[in-house]
Amino acid sequence: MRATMRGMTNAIRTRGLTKRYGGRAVVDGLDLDVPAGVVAGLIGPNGAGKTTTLRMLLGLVRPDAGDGSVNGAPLGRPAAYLPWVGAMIEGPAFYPGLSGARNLAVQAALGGLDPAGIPALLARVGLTGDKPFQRYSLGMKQRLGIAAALLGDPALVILDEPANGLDPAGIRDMRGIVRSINDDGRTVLVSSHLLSEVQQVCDWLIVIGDGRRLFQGPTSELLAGGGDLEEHYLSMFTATFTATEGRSS
Ligand SMILES: Nc1ncnc2c1ncn2[C@@H]1O[C@H](COP(=O)(O)OP(=O)(O)OP(=O)(O)O)[C@@H](O)[C@H]1O
Repeated sequence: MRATMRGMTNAIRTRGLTKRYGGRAVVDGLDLDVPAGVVAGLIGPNGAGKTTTLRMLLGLVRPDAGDGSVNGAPLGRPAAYLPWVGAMIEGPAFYPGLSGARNLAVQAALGGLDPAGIPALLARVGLTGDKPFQRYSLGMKQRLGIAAALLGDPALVILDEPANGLDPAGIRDMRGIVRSINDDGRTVLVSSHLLSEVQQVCDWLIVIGDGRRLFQGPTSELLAGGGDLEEHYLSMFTATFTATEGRSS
């Protein structure tokens, strides 16, 4: 966690953020406050609304209600903040016949970004060689996705399940990469189902279920009474499901 967590504005703030599909609120009145400088973990069951929330923050999905800000600029004007946001969401897309370096060069050219830092970016995510993207392993694809997210030197980095499907060594490497991004002074918001990873890496937690916020705050606050994140997480959802069953019976 960076010193910027103390007394600075939020990197992300939302109030009443809502998205409905087919009349159902999949994100339902979400109030988020992610302090600048933290690694924030967004966790919740399948279908809880994590990706939809991230897509709204990135201007990819228009909220049906609510407002907020990203890096101090209004959520309703993504063009004002997206130059300072890097993201990897739902499987990065790259040209299959080009190497990682060439892919990043193309992205830099398209985005009007300086390509000078590309070799250093590839080194920091641990990508070497000039294999074409189509021959990359899943772990290599995720690494390249993160390098691409860092191309524009963003203040905020949003990663949707970056360790999904990786082997244990890949998961450990991803942990190091996320920490190093934060050590640079960047705020990171990462969604994940890997609770032990989240517990190790994230100093801020957001737990959502059915589109609603169940917890938000420092990881240390949730864990203060003892137990690990998995226990706390499962007990939140056991309580929710028991209440739901109680209502329907
Ligand atoms: N474009 C869409 N049209 C209709 N329904 C959608 C759309 N996008 C998402 N949904 C629905 O919204 C709900 C939340 O989806 P979302 O992908 O945000 O969940 P998630 O928490 O990211 O889940 P997972 O952990 O499985 O990735 C799901 O029920 C999903 O089917």
